[in-house]
Amino acid sequence: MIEMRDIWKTYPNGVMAINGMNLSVDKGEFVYVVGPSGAGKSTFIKLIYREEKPTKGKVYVDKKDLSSMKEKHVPYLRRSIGVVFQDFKLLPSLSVFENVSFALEVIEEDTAKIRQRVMRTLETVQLKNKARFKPHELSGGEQQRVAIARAIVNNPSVLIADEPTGNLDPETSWEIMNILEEVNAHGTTIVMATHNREIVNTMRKRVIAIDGGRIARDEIRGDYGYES
Ligand SMILES: Nc1ncnc2c1ncn2[C@@H]1O[C@H](COP(=O)(O)OP(=O)(O)OP(=O)(O)O)[C@@H](O)[C@H]1O
Repeated sequence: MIEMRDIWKTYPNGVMAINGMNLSVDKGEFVYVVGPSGAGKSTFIKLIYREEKPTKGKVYVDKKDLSSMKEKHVPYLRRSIGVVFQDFKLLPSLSVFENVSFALEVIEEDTAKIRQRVMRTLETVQLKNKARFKPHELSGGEQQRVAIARAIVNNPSVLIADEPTGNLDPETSWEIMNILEEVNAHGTTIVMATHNREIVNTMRKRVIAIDGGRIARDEIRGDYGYES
């Protein structure tokens, strides 16, 4: 599903963020990416959804070669990879419904079908009753649930999350994790960068620890590990 072959990433300012990484993630896996601040976690995540390109090496997602993908094909890729961020990144002037439908890939679907699909997705994140609300009328946890709905509305094969619980209290963080577990149970591969020790140590999924731009540890039922 996701494959990295001898990946190196040096930013234009000379910072070497990823230093020779090899990795393979299978369909349906749930992977936590942990590591100290500045270790390269966000860079790693950005390479998977082609926000950044590697300086050297190959990244494949769903057998597509991201390293040589033309810029004009990137929007299509983004429909098969859902992305969730720490700061939600919702469009403030649009309603919950519009934030989700805006992301929907529309191919000859009528309005009723679009509505049905968006509402079904909002049901998954338990926000059907707030479809008309604007983001500023929602709690942080609700906003993140809208962001998840937006990320999954196209049925992506991969969901990438960069610190999705970073702005949320512990209880709300667990609500988000339950939703991500459900999305994963329906077959979506999930890669999630996090600093949340409690979540990683409770869920016991695959853990990839990054340090100094390299994979320091890759365990099937791993824990958070290092002190931070
Ligand atoms: N756009 C950029 N230009 C130049 N250097 C960058 C850029 N983005 C990140 N870096 C540098 O690359 C290194 C890795 O950063 P990255 O954001 O991937 O780490 P991280 O593990 O996600 O950190 P954190 O946990 O603090 O978010 C750092 O030294 C950072 O300063």
